[in-house]
Amino acid sequence: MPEKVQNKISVLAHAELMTLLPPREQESHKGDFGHVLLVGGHRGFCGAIRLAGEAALRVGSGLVSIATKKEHAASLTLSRPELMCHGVADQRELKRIATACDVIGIGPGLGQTRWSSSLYEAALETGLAAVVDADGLNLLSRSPRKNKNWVLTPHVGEAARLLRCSAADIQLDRQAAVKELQNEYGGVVVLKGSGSLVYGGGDDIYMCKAGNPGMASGGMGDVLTGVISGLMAQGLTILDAAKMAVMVHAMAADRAAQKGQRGLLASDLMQPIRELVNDY
Ligand SMILES: NC(=O)C1=CN([C@@H]2O[C@H](COP(=O)(O)OP(=O)(O)OC[C@H]3O[C@@H](n4cnc5c(N)ncnc54)[C@H](O)[C@@H]3O)[C@@H](O)[C@H]2O)[C@@H](O)CC1
Ligand SMILES: Nc1ncnc2c1ncn2[C@@H]1O[C@H](COP(=O)(O)OP(=O)(O)O)[C@@H](O)[C@H]1O
Repeated sequence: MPEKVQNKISVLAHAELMTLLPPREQESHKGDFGHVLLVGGHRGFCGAIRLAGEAALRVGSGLVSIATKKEHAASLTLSRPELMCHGVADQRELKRIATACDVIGIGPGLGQTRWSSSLYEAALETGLAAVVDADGLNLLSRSPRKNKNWVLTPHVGEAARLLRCSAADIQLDRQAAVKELQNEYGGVVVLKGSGSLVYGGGDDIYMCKAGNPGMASGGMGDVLTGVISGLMAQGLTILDAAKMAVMVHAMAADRAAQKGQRGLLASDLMQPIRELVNDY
């Protein structure tokens, strides 16, 4: 039986990561802080893309656009007017919006229909630095490919689909799983769950010791996608953005859970996320 390889585990620390976000210059304008485009929100799932969008704004992205189903654009705009929401029917419409953007996040509530896969393909064809989550990962598992300029954020179920094994197999050796995912798909991989792991190749696997089981509720992962995208838009490398996002997201959940883990909502993380990226 092969010997289990010992990896170097670095525990993520908020204070250290905050050096990546220097104070804003007095003369700054929104164009200095990047433009995120988030793609998703199929019927029944438009909350997912709404959560990702607000999270990208709350970490300080200058502009955030949403590409979603036509019937969702107006209600999303009403619920968060700072988001620029576009009803998008096809690849041409998506690519036109993407020309103004710096980073693309694909997957929250995207679904797995023909509409979903066509927008997923178009999003990757833009060549923008990307975050791929949720149904984006399910589409990736159907047609595996490698890219050095993306962050993949699987939960254990998605990781199992990507590696063609069971969720139990992933949990048996999470460090081996995150390395295998990165090796097969490239870029940076965040293996979510208690003790989330971040790996971008090389010797170090980063571990997040913050977070709590209150986070086991729908929409939490969608918020993480927005946080990573928003930090990438502000110029962080994909590895730094993933490390910082995982830490801020989990610490925000710990702050929000001070009144109890049960009943914690993904939306409850927005204000603590804002505090943490401002070092409060
Ligand atoms: N408000 C909304 O609109 C929401 C939309 N969502 C969207 O719903 C779609 C489906 O996503 P789901 O993640 O629910 O569906 P999946 O089928 O990908 O994942 C759910 C299953 O994954 C497995 N799993 C997940 N974490 C695990 C763990 N830590 N250990 C073991 N097994 C684990 C479990 O079997 C679980 O039932 C996505 O597009 C997603 O973005 C969800 O994010 C929930 C909220
Ligand atoms: N028990 C836990 N301890 C720490 N973090 C957790 C726990 N359960 C869930 N999380 C975190 O919450 C998020 C859940 O993401 P995900 O499963 O994709 O949710 P959704 O698809 O509903 O948005 C991940 O960031 C994960 O690390």
